[in-house]
Amino acid sequence: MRYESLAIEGPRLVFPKTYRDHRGYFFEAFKQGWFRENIADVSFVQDNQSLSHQVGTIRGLHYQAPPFGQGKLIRCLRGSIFDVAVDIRPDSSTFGKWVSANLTAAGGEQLWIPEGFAHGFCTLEPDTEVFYKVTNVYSQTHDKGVAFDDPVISINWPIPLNSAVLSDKDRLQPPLSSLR
Ligand SMILES: Cc1cn([C@H]2C[C@H](O)[C@@H](COP(=O)(O)OP(=O)(O)O[C@H]3O[C@H](C)C(=O)[C@H](O)[C@H]3O)O2)c(=O)[nH]c1=O
Repeated sequence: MRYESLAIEGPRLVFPKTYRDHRGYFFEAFKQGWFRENIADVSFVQDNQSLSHQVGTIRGLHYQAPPFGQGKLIRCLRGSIFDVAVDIRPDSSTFGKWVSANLTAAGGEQLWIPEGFAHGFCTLEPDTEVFYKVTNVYSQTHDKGVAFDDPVISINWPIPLNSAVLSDKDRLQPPLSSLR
């Protein structure tokens, strides 16, 4: 297993060591000791999974407010996504800046997003399934969001914004400016 840093301090792209043979493949998807030593000294308390039927489904940008902030370790079980993390730490020199990575079931790539970032993704294939570990439990009252199409953030989503498949909630998320 290895990792790469991204343009913003914090998020990391993790690559499993994949063993392939005539039957298929095997890889260790997560190892607590390696993760603590190389990525972040955190514990995961909840696993989430979602299925999105249509290409161009955008979920996000979401985060949980303190004290229910969540770190997230995201990967694709089926299909692929354009995954995005937006720095929303009020005192950060990269506030409002974003990083992205394409996560694919075929490649097994994982994106680590620490607390202090909003997370969102756009599906790139039909029936894409996303699995992610989180470092805090769900709290509906602390579940917050930022507009995926905020021009101040200006994410280069891989689809025309007016074609995005969205939840009613994500059509109405507030702008980044509401966080300051
Ligand atoms: C996140 C979550 C949701 N729910 C319930 C609440 C709703 O009744 C239902 C669907 O939730 P939502 O529409 O917020 O699901 P997504 O749009 O996939 O949101 C997620 O997608 C983005 C990309 C994220 O990073 C967040 O983890 C999460 O917000 O599941 C739960 O019961 N537990 C949970 O941990």
